[in-house]
Amino acid sequence: MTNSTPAIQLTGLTKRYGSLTAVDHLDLTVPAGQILAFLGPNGAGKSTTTEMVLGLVRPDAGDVRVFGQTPQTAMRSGEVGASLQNGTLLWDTSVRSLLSMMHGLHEHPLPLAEVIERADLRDILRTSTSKLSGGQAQRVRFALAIMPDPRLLILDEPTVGMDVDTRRRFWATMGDLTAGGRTVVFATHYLDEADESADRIVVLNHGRLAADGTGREIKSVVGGRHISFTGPDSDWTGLPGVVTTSRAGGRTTLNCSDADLTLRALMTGPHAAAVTDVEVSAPSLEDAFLSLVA
Ligand SMILES: Nc1ncnc2c1ncn2[C@@H]1O[C@H](COP(=O)(O)OP(=O)(O)OP(=O)(O)O)[C@@H](O)[C@H]1O
Repeated sequence: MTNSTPAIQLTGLTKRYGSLTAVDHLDLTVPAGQILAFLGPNGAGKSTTTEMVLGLVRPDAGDVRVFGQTPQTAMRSGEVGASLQNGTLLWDTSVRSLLSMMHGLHEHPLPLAEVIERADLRDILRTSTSKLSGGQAQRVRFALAIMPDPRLLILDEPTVGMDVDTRRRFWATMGDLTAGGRTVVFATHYLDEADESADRIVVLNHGRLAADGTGREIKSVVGGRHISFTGPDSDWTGLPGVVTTSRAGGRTTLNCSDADLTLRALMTGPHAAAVTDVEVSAPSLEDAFLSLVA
């Protein structure tokens, strides 16, 4: 294995459940050190893909390499840590006992105190695993994922159930953890956290790649910016750079291919004096996501 060996390489990866193709000839290379977010609507194939990367689900066709090895070999060597959606925690034991027990199973684990600190577990060490809230259980799963000191972290919807403050602290911790060059792949439905925390966003739809790029690149698929303003109900389609127009509550919104050109024409045109409260906005990742998976 060399430094340029990808953390994950998927080639023609396919998984079928009966007549349903959950993952459909997926090709994807994740370089070491990258933070990648998987987005996609319910049933897009995100969990199935991560389960195949972890060697938990056998592909029907195609290949998975993790640091150039089979998923099973990579898992055994402690190079991969995972936190799965609804992953079962050993029932009815204290969080501290669970952590201690699991800590003993790894070859080169992070110090237990560091795991507790990073996963923010100090206040719930005595709590029974059967009494954890959804967000607390997610923090324990995260602790178990980072415990082996893995080079690759796979997190399936890691912040589900966390309150806003806990989510913020979680991503701050992830920033520290990845500063050392770890690779992180996480699936999420929170578009804002994908946009803020990932170097790269991969959108899956029907098991296929619908988009792959930075948040900025993905937003560009929905085209240019919007200009909205209060003004007369005229026909604005003749302005240069306008693609579509809409009007609601006395405000007009122009969807533009070249907002600079449109804005200049708007502010120098015959209605300029009647146009007020002008706003220019970029499309959000949510706009892009909705147009990609429509
Ligand atoms: N064990 C299984 N048996 C049959 N169908 C399955 C199984 N696991 C997943 N599927 C189906 O495969 C498709 C992909 O599911 P998957 O869980 O990978 O999607 P997802 O993108 O993770 O969705 P979500 O956002 O809801 O978690 C879905 O249609 C799902 O019903």
